[in-house]
Amino acid sequence: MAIDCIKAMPSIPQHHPKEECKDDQKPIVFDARVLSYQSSIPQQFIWPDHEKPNVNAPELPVPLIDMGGFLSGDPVAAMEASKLVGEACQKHGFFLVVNHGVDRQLIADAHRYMDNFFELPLSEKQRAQRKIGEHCGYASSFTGRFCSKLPWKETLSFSYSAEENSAKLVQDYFHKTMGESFAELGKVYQDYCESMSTLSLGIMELLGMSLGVSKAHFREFFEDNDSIMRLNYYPPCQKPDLTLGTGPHCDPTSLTILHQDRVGGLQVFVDNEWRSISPNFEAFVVNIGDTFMALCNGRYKSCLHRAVVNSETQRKSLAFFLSPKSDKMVTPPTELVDSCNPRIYPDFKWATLLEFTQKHYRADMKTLEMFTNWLQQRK
Ligand SMILES: C=C1C[C@]23C[C@H]1CC[C@H]2[C@]1(C)CCC[C@@](C)(C(=O)O)[C@H]1[C@@H]3C(=O)O
Ligand SMILES: O=C(O)CCC(=O)C(=O)O
Ligand SMILES: [Fe+2]
Repeated sequence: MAIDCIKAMPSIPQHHPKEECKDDQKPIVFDARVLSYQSSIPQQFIWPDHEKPNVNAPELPVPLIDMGGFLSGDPVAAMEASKLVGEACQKHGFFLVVNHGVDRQLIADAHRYMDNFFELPLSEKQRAQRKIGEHCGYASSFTGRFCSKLPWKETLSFSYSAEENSAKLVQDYFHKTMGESFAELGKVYQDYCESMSTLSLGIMELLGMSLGVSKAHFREFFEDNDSIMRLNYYPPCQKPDLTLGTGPHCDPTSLTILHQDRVGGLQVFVDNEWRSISPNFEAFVVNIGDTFMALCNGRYKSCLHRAVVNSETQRKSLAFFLSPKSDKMVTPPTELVDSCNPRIYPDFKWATLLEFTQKHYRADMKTLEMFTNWLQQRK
């Protein structure tokens, strides 16, 4: 059984405020061009022994769920797909989807434009620099946010809104921050996010069916989602056994649709050991996050995962983090609460959990528990 994010916790102290960096740990700027070739790894990027990776973790066989029949409206195929989704979510919260309806050329363009962006000189990328406390923008190495256990990655995150009358938020973001020459890149990611939102709503139907809730319940909850798109770029690292591309965590969001390139590096903690999820360019990796765990009253668990790096080549992943409209109350449907299944988490708004991860707490394997403590302390 996967180590789910709640049971995995040691006895939890009250939530710790964000770690403050000591004066002598002045933030360094993470320039991939430079650090990738250095064999001496700055101390801030070296993880403690108990968290150092096994870069050759055994592969986890994950079900490949064919969505073709479901997407073409076949009710029998829909039932079969929702059964497979439910089984995977009972086991470890991860599954792969194929015949997902996302245009192959769009995926290829999204990867190609990632190369274009991350290969820019650092000064160019810093035109989209993420601001403290905000989740959008370019971040290299997170030196401004954390002072130890820094992830070996650069990221570019931006918001997507599925709301009917919302403008082309993604396209406008790139035009505003990077200028006219990024119009085509902005269009590709606008189209990519729209296809991710459509795929997410289909998966929400399957999740609703697998939980014995109406097909429409979760779909309607996320119809006007306010989601986060994140591009992860992991430069090569000369000591991949000392560092982590992304540290162990459960996604605080609702559903993650991840596209890995062909390099591989995603690992999931299942049955008390780290297992790798092999890359499959035809598939998306899907996992539920903390907010969906609260929405389904803990029936399915948000699962612990991380990303390792390698010394040979860079690795890229595109993660679409489905999230509800910020002011919507996250509360489970009545069908999932009864005397045998009492409420596990308090009602909350996604905006509050997002603020907690951006300003007060580094998302890890116990975010939801620490968030619950923090909410109660605020009362
Ligand atoms: C709401 C979010 C916070 C993070 C990006 C999205 C969903 C995943 C979160 C994250 C990746 C979990 C691991 C730690 C983190 C700091 C990171 O490595 O990037 C998290 C993201 C974040 O806070 O920026
Ligand atoms: O890059 C990966 O494979 C995983 C990234 C991840 O878990 C995240 O960004 O939340
Ligand atoms: Fe994640």
